[in-house]
Amino acid sequence: MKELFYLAMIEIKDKTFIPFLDRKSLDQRINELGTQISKDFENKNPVIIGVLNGAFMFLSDLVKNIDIPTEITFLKISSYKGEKSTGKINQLLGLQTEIIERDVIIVEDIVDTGLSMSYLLELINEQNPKSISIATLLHKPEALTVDIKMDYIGFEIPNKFVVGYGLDYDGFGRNLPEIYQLNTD
Ligand SMILES: O=P(O)(O)OC[C@H]1O[C@H](OP(=O)(O)OP(=O)(O)O)[C@H](O)[C@@H]1O
Ligand SMILES: Nc1nc2[nH]cnc2c(=O)[nH]1
Repeated sequence: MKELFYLAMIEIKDKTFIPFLDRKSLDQRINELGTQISKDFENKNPVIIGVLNGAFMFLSDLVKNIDIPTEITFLKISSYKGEKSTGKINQLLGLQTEIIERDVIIVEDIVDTGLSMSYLLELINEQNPKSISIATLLHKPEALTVDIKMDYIGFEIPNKFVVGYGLDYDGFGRNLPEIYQLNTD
């Protein structure tokens, strides 16, 4: 007999969240993205830059689906307080890998207003890489305030705050294996 599991609404601090993207959808899409990246970067040995904190889970699953030689490194920025962007990006950990003349893939959990990605592009571009590509698990087209071309997008989602699978609300919820959306009802 086939067993069915239903995800329930959850509470984090003062807010409730409803199930939004389940494991099966995440695994399937991340597998597709990894396969595509492996094809596009064959013989290129790209440097993958994971953006902490939020991207740690996506990056970890994505690279397991990439079957070409890659280097993996991280940097850390932050701009959100609760569920709102402060608009001010802080760099908390710099890049430790040489990327001059290298093909770089930035891996993010989400591109929302685009302010963080725009900051990252400037920062990385200063180090003269050969190319920069962007892979983001989530993107909110309605929230984007700057012109950014994304190469690999997992899911385009509505303009509602989400948590889980690396994404936090006030520091909590990152460990949830699936993604939940703020309940606004
Ligand atoms: O497109 P934007 O509106 O700039 O939002 C996207 C950024 O917000 C989140 O980071 P956050 O600042 O919350 O830090 P975190 O990754 O440590 O959670 C996320 O990881 C992106 O970096
Ligand atoms: N947790 C979380 N962080 C974000 N950073 C930008 N948008 C979001 C979002 O919807 N959820």
